[in-house]
Amino acid sequence: MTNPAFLELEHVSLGYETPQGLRMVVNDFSLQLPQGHIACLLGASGCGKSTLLRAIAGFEPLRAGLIRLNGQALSSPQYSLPPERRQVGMMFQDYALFPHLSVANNIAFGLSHLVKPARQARVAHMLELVGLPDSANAWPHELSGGQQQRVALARALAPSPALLLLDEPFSNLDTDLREHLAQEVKDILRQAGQTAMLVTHNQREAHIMAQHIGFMQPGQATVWQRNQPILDIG
Ligand SMILES: Nc1ncnc2c1ncn2[C@@H]1O[C@H](COP(=O)(O)OP(=O)(O)OP(=O)(O)O)[C@@H](O)[C@H]1O
Repeated sequence: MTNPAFLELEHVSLGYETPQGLRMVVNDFSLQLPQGHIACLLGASGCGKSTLLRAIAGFEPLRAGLIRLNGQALSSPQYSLPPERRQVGMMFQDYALFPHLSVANNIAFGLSHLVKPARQARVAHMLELVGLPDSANAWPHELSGGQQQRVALARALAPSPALLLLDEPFSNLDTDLREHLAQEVKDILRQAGQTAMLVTHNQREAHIMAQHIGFMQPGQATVWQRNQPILDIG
């Protein structure tokens, strides 16, 4: 049965130390995301979307609140599970492919725990999933921007993360391609039953991809639409 609270953020507050003291960026943010669902956060530049994703991935300390994934505590002000133990995958706009590695080796990067035949099989499966079955030996610079993003998606999904975070994954692409790719990526994520959280400025992209859409505003409660509410607003 689908877990209705697979990803849980309870009253999360985040801030940065500055020379003037602690500057709060996210205040009292809560959310419950069911397993296999895709949520999207929209919001003006600087309202804290990326900071929130980084906190879920384990790269920002919590000032208040709790983050849980599949019942396991990931972060609280007193505790932080190391990023590599969270089973959280990331696909970020500036999270480029390794230029000196083939497509197959890029995808295999997070699979060193597997023996070679299992690793190769997983890479082949991922290439099929993202529609690039013949590109294993290509170099990243030989691929188009859209193909490179698909390889980045394959790399992020290869270790079977419990949760995938996507931060402006298509922002380097032109409008037609980004909408096309957003649809494709959604289909791939749904097919894989992947729970995911996306951050974007682009409303169309949000509507294409997500079952749950939240509008984040600086210093104000986040308003959610579609399948609402998935979260308790602070
Ligand atoms: N390392 C940092 N130190 C201090 N302040 C930071 C740091 N990183 C981000 N900020 C500030 O925190 C606020 C939120 O930044 P964040 O990148 O989370 O916003 P965002 O909503 O993702 O913006 P964008 O859509 O432009 O990427 C901004 O005012 C930013 O300047």
